[in-house]
Amino acid sequence: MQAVSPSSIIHPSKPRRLNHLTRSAIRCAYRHDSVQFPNGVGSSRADWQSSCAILSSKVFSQDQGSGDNNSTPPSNSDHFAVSVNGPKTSLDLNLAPLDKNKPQPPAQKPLSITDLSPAPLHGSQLRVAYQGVPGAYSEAAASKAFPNCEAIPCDQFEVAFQAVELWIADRAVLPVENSLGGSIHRNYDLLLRHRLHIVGEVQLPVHHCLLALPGVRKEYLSRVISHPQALSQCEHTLTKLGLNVTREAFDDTAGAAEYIASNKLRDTAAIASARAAELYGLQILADGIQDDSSNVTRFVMLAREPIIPRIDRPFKTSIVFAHDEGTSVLFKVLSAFAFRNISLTKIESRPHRNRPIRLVDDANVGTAKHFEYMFYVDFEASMAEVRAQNALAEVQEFTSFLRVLGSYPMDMTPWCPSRGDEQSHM
Ligand SMILES: O=C(O)C(=O)C[C@]1(C(=O)O)C=C[C@@H](O)C=C1
Repeated sequence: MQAVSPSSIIHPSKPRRLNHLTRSAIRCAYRHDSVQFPNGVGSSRADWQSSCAILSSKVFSQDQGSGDNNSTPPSNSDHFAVSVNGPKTSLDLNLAPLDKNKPQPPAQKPLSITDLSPAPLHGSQLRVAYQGVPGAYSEAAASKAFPNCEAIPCDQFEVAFQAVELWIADRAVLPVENSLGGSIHRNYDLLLRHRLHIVGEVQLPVHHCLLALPGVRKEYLSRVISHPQALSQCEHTLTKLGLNVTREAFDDTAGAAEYIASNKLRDTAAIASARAAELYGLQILADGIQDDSSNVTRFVMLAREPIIPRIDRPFKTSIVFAHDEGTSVLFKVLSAFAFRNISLTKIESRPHRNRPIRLVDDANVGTAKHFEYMFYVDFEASMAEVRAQNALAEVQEFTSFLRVLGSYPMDMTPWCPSRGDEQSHM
């Protein structure tokens, strides 16, 4: 049976809201028992997509909670890609091209769940969804990843995924890890729930500023608001600055700046970018307040279609896997890469969504409760390389579920720290 790319199903000319018949048809299309790479993945897009789809087959049955052939209606908790599409509303994205030199109007409202009407606006510019409002680091990452793109603000990570799935955006750029704050777990979970492909990565030096209304002094502050990642990246510096403030989480850094400006809060400062200060008319009270001057956030670029992996430049591949018998498989999986001299750049574990706990009864001593995980691994090789194909074929033997999230060029841009690589608190 010909494997079907999930993205070919979510197409503007076809109904976007999946009913359960559609879901069962997709499930049949995905039913493959094993993955083999006898002669490599192949060079055509069709070959590569087939391979991705085959590797995806097990997550599909896992998403559905069973491996049976019956079509089961989605449950309320089922976050299948397009089933959470909100009511049809008229959508006015009021989009302006991202131009770093030109201040964007602060009034640009991020997309919310209810804005996700399946009526994409089509233009020639690449539309790139990001989480946050103009001035957010994610917006800067979108423009670094896709210069001259039309950046589409979204109020949640999940909305950015859906914007791509519903053809409102062509790509999404989302943070997955920061050198100080660690992984952005929400996006790891969403990568598994949705069917987008990682087509690239971009590493953005993150240079934080403390922003307040003009005329406000540090001594007046009783509160600092920002994205939790930004708060954690500046934790020690905030303490060193001697501020007597509470710290409060906000959806995104630039949104925190906008909130202060629109509510004229004189007792509150935001941690955000210098661009956010410019956009929302705030002054910079302290500059370069991240705890480490080489603070970097890694973002992934997501698309409906995978890219064809190549070998003419450094590639990275991201996979996620699980095994029915818990962590015992981890060593075997990692050794499949080690034996082939493939370096791993990242390992992340997340709770297994369908089966977070495994009970093991021992009549003599009681019941052990083992936590179950999904493992995410990034490795430095392209899926066009035979050693990577062989490693995955071996991993497939040890795992009950394996999905390739993407094989994509590594961000090899020379280290170019943000303005204040040398810290410059005022
Ligand atoms: O709030 C923003 O400006 C974002 O783009 C989000 C985000 C994140 O999620 O980690 C991105 C980069 C920085 O690490 C801080 C926050």
